[in-house]
Amino acid sequence: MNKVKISAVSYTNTFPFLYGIRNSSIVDQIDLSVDYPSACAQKVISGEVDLGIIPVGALLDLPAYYIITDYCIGTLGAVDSVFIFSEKPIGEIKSLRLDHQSRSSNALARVLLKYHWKQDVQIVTEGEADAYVLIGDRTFGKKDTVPYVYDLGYYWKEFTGLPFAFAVWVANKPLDPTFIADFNAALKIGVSNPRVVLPEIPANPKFDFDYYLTSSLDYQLTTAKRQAIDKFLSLVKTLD
Ligand SMILES: C=C(O[C@@H]1C=C(C(=O)O)C=C[C@H]1O)C(=O)O
Repeated sequence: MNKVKISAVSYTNTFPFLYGIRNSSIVDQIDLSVDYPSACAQKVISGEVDLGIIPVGALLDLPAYYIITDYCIGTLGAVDSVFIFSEKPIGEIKSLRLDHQSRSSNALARVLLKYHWKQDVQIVTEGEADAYVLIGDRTFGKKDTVPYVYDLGYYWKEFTGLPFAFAVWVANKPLDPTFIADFNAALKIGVSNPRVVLPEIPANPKFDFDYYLTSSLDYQLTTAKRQAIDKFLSLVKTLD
């Protein structure tokens, strides 16, 4: 049987999924690569892989997509690894630099600026700006070092009352239902007890990985998170 080609996010938030995959027999049926989120999305969009955990902000670039598991990289509020960092209060920023590793948080920042903070801001992808989006492991320990810090999970909740799903497991083609069931079961092993990955994470005195994996992140792709994805994508479509 051909192996299913998979791209997974390389950040700590995905370690519980990888633990589940590596500790179940599904590992023999797949070719796994790890990439930053925008690269995961690109691999699924181009067809280089069959399946990936990809930013919801990239779903609109897929002609057809299949969200195949009960899990996501999500949050019920503050996520503690997706921020706008700024030298000024949000009401004073005139420009925002995006994070090239992100698709969801870049779009989420733009949605919140337009509809929640009602700010007209120049968006740049490189160079100087008043504020910038940063996601993933590069944010760990950084929030006490920057004057103004906006956790985008927290502000999405404030804006909509909803949780958020930053990334979901998406196939670009129909996959075998038995494989899907086995893959889902493998993921469940890790997310049922995310603390199992703590020993493989280098200590950082400025960041509580236990709290991050068990409380800031929420891996269940619930109905409310699916509503959040729908609402988010309808807002993203209105951005120019
Ligand atoms: C919580 C996070 O969620 C993520 C943010 C993503 C994005 O902005 O495109 C995509 C995947 C996730 O890694 C994070 O990276 O810190």
